[in-house]
Amino acid sequence: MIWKEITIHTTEEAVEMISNFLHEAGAGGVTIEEHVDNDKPRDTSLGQWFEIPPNDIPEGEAKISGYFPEELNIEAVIEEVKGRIEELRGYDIDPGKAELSVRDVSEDDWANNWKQYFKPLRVSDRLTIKPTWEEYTPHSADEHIIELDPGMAFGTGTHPTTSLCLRTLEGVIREGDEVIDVGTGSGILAIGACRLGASRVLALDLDPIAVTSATENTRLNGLQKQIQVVESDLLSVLKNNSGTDLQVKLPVRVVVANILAEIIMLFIDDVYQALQPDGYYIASGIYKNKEQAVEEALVAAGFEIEQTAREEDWVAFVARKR
Ligand SMILES: C[S@@+](CC[C@H](N)C(=O)[O-])C[C@H]1O[C@@H](n2cnc3c(N)ncnc32)[C@H](O)[C@@H]1O
Repeated sequence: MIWKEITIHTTEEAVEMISNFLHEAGAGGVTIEEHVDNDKPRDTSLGQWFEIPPNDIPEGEAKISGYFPEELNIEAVIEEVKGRIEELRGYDIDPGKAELSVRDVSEDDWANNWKQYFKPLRVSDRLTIKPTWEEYTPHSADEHIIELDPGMAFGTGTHPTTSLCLRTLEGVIREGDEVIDVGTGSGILAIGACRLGASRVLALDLDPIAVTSATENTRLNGLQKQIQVVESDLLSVLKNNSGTDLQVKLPVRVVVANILAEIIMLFIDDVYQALQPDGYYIASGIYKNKEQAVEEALVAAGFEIEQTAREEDWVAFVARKR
């Protein structure tokens, strides 16, 4: 099958917004390439980093490609995406030159090529992400495995926003906790929470591709009884609009959300309502220039910041409901 590939050269800061725009415009998949620096000092205490083939993308910049079925009106998609990128400037997000190009590609060129770079990754003492097609033997009985085939959904664990969540979850989750994962993507955080002791997780996503991927990964990990995947946002669940019988009992002790700062700020009050007193909110997906705004919004909503975790240019908060 032939797909139309739309590629945009932009900044790291704008990557997640633009990949959302491509998904919403009907992309069957989105790939992101960022600047590669294999010489950068890395924390290797938990194992080797895998070298990523170098590219010509300057530091701070990124290349995003969205893949669209041939029969879609590609001119209309380009106009829509261009318009939404321009709107970013009004939100203080710099998309750079945002040059856009289009070409025809075959499915094999994009759907499977990335798999060769996705290797087992030890994200913390107790959690290792293992692509389903790779062999891996845990080093000890305490090392828990997240089996994953993310397909076209976000969440391989290699992005700092995801690994920040997994590491902070490790310090927060207690045996038997009930958890809500808002924006579950591949289901990686929901599976990680179960591996750390959560008894039940409600995994929410608005994107049907993510819902399919999270459901499949839940099955691959044998966690169908513990993880309930629902196509919804948090507010609809709280208002009981989703028409689904929830398997977690509200309010829960932990909510985790790895979404963009702009979206995180929209549903802070919903998270507050979904949490027990003293419950924890792990909020990730925050680019460094939005750190202060999100912190202020969390405090204003009644949270106390217990931990601010950073990786590369990204920030995650562990906030406690007062
Ligand atoms: C950055 S990905 C995170 C995926 C995964 N949880 C991880 O940590 O790697 C964000 C996900 O949130 C979903 N999303 C965006 N806005 C949402 C909302 N308001 N409610 C639920 N999901 C949302 C997107 O479809 C996407 O799958």
